[in-house]
Amino acid sequence: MSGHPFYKRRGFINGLSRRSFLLKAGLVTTGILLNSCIRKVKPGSQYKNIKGSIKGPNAKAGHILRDKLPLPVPGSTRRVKTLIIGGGISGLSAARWLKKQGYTDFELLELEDHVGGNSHSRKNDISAYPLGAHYITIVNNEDKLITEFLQDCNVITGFENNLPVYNEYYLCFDPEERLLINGQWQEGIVPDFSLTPSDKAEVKKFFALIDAFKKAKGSDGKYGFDIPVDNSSADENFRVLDGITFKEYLQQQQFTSKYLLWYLNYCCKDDYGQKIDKVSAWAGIHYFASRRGKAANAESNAVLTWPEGNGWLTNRLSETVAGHIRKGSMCYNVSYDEQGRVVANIYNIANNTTSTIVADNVIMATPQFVNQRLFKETITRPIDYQALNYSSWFVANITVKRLPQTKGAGLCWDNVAFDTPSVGYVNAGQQAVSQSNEKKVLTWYLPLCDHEPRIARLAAYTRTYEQWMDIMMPELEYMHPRITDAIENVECWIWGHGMIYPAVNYIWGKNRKAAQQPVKNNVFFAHTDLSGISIFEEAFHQGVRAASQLLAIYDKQANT
Ligand SMILES: Cc1cc2nc3c(=O)[nH]c(=O)nc-3n(C[C@H](O)[C@H](O)[C@H](O)COP(=O)(O)OP(=O)(O)OC[C@H]3O[C@@H](n4cnc5c(N)ncnc54)[C@H](O)[C@@H]3O)c2cc1C
Repeated sequence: MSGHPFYKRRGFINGLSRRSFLLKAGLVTTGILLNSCIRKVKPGSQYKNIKGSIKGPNAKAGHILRDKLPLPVPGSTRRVKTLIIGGGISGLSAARWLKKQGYTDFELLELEDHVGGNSHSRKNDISAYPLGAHYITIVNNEDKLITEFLQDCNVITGFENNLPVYNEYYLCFDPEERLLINGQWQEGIVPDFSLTPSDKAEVKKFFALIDAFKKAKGSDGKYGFDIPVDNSSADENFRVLDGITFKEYLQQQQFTSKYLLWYLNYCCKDDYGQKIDKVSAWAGIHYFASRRGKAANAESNAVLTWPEGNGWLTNRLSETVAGHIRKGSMCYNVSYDEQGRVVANIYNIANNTTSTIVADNVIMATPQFVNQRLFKETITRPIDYQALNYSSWFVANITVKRLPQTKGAGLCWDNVAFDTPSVGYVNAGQQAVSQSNEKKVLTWYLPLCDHEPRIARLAAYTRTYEQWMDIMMPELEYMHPRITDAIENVECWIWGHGMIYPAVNYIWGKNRKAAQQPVKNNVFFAHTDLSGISIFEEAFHQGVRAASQLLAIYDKQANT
């Protein structure tokens, strides 16, 4: 192995000065968003027999919001008691919570023709597959709200000795994960094969440290690291870790093993889309120390997954509020009228028409960078929007006729190669009960973290299909020599603002707390960027928190 990440060898930015790149990107953002929805390959390309396209969240909508394109004048106005804007996990969770509390006078607007946001999925003839979020772990036993939801959708089927029994169909089937390292696939992702005793000792020391953090509680009696993050101890002994990067912390602890550091970079990329030098030490430790779930029939940290990834959870949540959802409805402006009611302007994407909704109150389940554009100067909040940082992701769903076999452990659900830019691929069909079909869909994840987020995002929007293949295929060929000939189709998906990442001082800083506060007691906020950690559990709790804030202010009896 060269030791150099593969895609540093090629790529769009190489050969372009930073200035000319930004100029080019500037031109592109006023023209198109993704380079896009079409498959561009040169006539003699080695990928010419591979079908596929580049897609992502609705490009037209992003274009309208960012570039302030002119829209038709609103043709109608209607009244709604409560409006939820955004149908990702947080918006759906807010809607479910309102309904569960007997509050039914609400409507949820989603700009896409599907709900789920980053937890959306698709399917082809071979399998369903995720486009973003693909798993959760068994939940912390104190987390009654998610436990109850998982019971409602039969993920938890009962209790034995006070421990939840998880549905065997949804616990990740064996074998779960493998790592290609020093020429061989080993079982598990923590590097082990051919490590020196001193590397192994460092790995052991790190996990001993994490065990201590898992048990540690602050002077307020709370765990130092918990899910949701807002349940974590505010003890300064833990909080201080938010003020330095994870990399600085690891240096202070004198961790130097390249294998351990690779693993920790991999974990941060996997959960935050960034490496150890970009996320806070508090967040880096939280990844490992916050999960303490115990089950009657599974190990701690066991994975729950579905062929469609968290798209399965999206479907269960949306079923609970089905009659309240309006898709293809993009909010493009939110302001107050003279009576202090909330006025939302809505663009119907399919009909190219606009309308106005006047609501008593609104839950914004949209990311803050979107809210900033929707509020313009009419709704002000004491937060610094620029201090919120989002990671971009490239996800490819690869349909293969067969998977060339290699030395060591066989195909697992999660398959990762040491010292490569991606975080590997998951086998979407792992949970299929019958494994008779040789054809598979592999979901390959690449966090775009080698450049500052804005540059990475603009580069992502301008790459062609062939350029993405040039980035991905060397790594896949390294994992599975001759795989190119076995590939039928590659569906590329770009998440420009895929997820918030917990930069230094974000989780415990003033900004995040301020962003959770309602405006004038009738505009509420729910999105994972208010947690700083983008996982299903946080989105779920952000939804419940915002809905509870609303219910605490408004008499829920008034509209039932
Ligand atoms: C590549 C990737 C992989 C991930 N993997 C995992 C994983 O394995 N497990 C996990 O737990 N989490 C994962 N996540 C994190 C995931 O983001 C969260 O779990 C969760 O789905 C976030 O939900 P949300 O509601 O906060 O945000 P979003 O998913 O961002 O939802 C916001 C919604 O608002 C809509 N919207 C935006 N603007 C408007 C507007 N103007 N009008 C109307 N609607 C609008 C959007 O279309 C979207 O549906 C992953 C994320 C990414 C990007």
